[in-house]
Amino acid sequence: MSEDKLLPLRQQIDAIDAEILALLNRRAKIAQEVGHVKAETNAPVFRPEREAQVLLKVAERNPGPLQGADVQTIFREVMSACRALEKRVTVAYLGPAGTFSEQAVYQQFGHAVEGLPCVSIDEVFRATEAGTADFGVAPIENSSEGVINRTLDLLLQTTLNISGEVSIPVHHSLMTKEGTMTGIARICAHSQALAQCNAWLNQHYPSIERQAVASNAEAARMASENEAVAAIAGEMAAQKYDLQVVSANIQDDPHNRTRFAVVGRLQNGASGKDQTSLVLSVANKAGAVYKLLAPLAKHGVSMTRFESRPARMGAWEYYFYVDVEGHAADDKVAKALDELQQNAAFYKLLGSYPRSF
Ligand SMILES: O=C(O)C(=O)C[C@]1(C(=O)O)C=C[C@@H](O)C=C1
Repeated sequence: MSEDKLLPLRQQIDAIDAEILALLNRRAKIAQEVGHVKAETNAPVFRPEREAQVLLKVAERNPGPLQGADVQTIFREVMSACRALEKRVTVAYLGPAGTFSEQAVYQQFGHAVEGLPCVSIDEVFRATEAGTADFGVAPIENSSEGVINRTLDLLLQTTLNISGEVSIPVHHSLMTKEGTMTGIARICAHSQALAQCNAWLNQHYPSIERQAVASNAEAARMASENEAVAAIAGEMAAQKYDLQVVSANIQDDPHNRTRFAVVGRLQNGASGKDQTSLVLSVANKAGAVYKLLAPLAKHGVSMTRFESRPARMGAWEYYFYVDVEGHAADDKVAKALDELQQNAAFYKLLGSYPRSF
């Protein structure tokens, strides 16, 4: 009988689990000590650069057979639980619960956090600026639909820094209460999700009415209360609202991803694998942008992103959102930014933070 063979293997697993448990609690006790040291100096509990270093190290050292990314997921949760012994950080995000924004919070902070769902991106920034939340998580860009303008505008105005970046795959599913499309009169989702599934919907359900609602989670909630409504949302929402998936992965682009910015009052130290975000503007003259960015090339700093956004009220034509490799305190980045600032009519450093992985 296979049970006879399983018993000794399970006994080994039990013994190893006991060792893991003891080690986890040893780690947790040290984290508590770290917490006491930090409390004496009022130092920040969440240190993204240190967490990034720990996660990079475990992936490097990982002998297998566990996958590097899976080991990182485990250690992210271990650090999250240890951090919660020091202080449970509160993170504001674009709610309601069950959205991809909530998933982004867990991806960055692990599950031992206090999520604070907010009704708008403005509210995420406001709650974080007011100190109601320690950090905020706001969507910044979707790979199919482009930038989230409101977040870019708020980054321009805020006193907060970017202290992290999260990129998550966005897989949409069509879901209903009964798991069938029979009797469905409306398909509801956030306008972004409807746009991201447009071709698929045209092909499969061209004659069913589509309705844009405040969020995918709201669509899922509506579907849970109305048998004539189907929702497009992530699997997390299906679980939360007890819905059945009719079709999974219906987004037109299989590689659809959304990038989120983590904002807070923290100024990160360097992790060794960082990125720096800034906003710039120059007078509207021929060759001005080229000249503006010249110090990056001069000091060998790579630009990883360049986004322009019309300046609606200012004295300048465009704001440029620029990401460069490295930390603002790195020698060559510091020199490049210093020169760049002299060329710019407007300059705002948004923050340096570990690159997402
Ligand atoms: O090293 C620290 O500063 C800690 O507080 C420990 C720890 C960890 O569990 O490894 C926990 C929280 C911080 O965000 C970083 C790391």
